[in-house]
Amino acid sequence: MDCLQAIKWERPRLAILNQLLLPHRREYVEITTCEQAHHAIASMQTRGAPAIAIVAALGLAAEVCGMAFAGDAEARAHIRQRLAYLQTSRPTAVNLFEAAGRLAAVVDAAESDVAAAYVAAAERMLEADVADNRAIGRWGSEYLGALAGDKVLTHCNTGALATAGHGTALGIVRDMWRAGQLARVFFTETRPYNQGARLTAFELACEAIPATLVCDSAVSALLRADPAVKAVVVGADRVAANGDTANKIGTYQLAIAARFHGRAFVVAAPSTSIDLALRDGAGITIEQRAPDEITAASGFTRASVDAAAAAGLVRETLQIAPAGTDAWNPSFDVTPAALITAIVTERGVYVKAPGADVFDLSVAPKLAPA
Ligand SMILES: CSC[C@H]1O[C@H](OP(=O)(O)O)[C@H](O)[C@@H]1O
Repeated sequence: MDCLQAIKWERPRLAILNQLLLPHRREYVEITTCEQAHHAIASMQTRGAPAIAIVAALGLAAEVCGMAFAGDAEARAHIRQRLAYLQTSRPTAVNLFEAAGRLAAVVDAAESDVAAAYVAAAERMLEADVADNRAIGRWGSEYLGALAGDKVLTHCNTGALATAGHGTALGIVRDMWRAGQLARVFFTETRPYNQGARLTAFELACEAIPATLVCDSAVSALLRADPAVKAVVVGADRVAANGDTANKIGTYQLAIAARFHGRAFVVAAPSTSIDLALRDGAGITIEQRAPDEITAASGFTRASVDAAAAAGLVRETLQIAPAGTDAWNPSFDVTPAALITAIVTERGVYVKAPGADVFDLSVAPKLAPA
């Protein structure tokens, strides 16, 4: 669906949907340089672990398409230097770092026309991500369907706006809905950036999937009130080798709530989100973002803005907490593997050995294609 295409690539042109303006306005931003790609990622015009990697890779491809190199050595040096620069945009999602390593290996291995080899490899990331997400959707809907899950809850935005298309956790929701398995999906607002209230609401409305928005603070009450919410399904930014998972802030407490209420807690992520170099989640860098993302309103209602405008108080309405209020704003948290029921990847579904508190993601998933 075009309304959900976060990334548009027609060599050599890259355009991204500016997600800071959603759902109020759909506007594409053209990216022609690595500086523009870096800004788009760091400012969260584009966001989502797979999308960050793809926009970085294609931003460099757009830049390279506009350059004339003296030779392959110059092209190789430029590409490696720019990949290093792009990796400074956001620290937590591993996909960007994994992609940069793979793309650097491509240019190192290219014996001629290094720039063209890089562009082709960056382009392949688009199709590969959609294929991964469709496989995750199939595996996840099959796994969650077995739980007789007629309602699920999801957090943040893990759909077409966070990837090259279809999505990870929200891709599972899409497939469950299309298979007739799902009566309703609950989704959290996901303060402070409001990925849920702004982006997931936009995606689910676009496909007319029955959905209900809840405050982040209402999830425990919802799970107690509605036993039909059989599972919580979320995305991931970085999964350590033992299954500890970094994801949007608030995920950890959803896992605690799911465990307390005896519901499945399922992580959905492509293999490119798994960091086997990390033994556990203790080593995951958690991005700290600006306090004013919390102290100011990022999503406001027309009624509140109209009332504020009439009273000449727009700034005050948009400024929730008093100016200068200190705020702690980690953008992610780490959910221990012990609280995770299953990890759904494009290769299949990982579950823990009986009695184990951790996964072994270094091997093929237990529930994998025959
Ligand atoms: C499909 S990965 C989506 C993942 O990324 C989000 O973080 P952000 O919006 O800050 O990039 C969130 O952690 C999602 O689970």
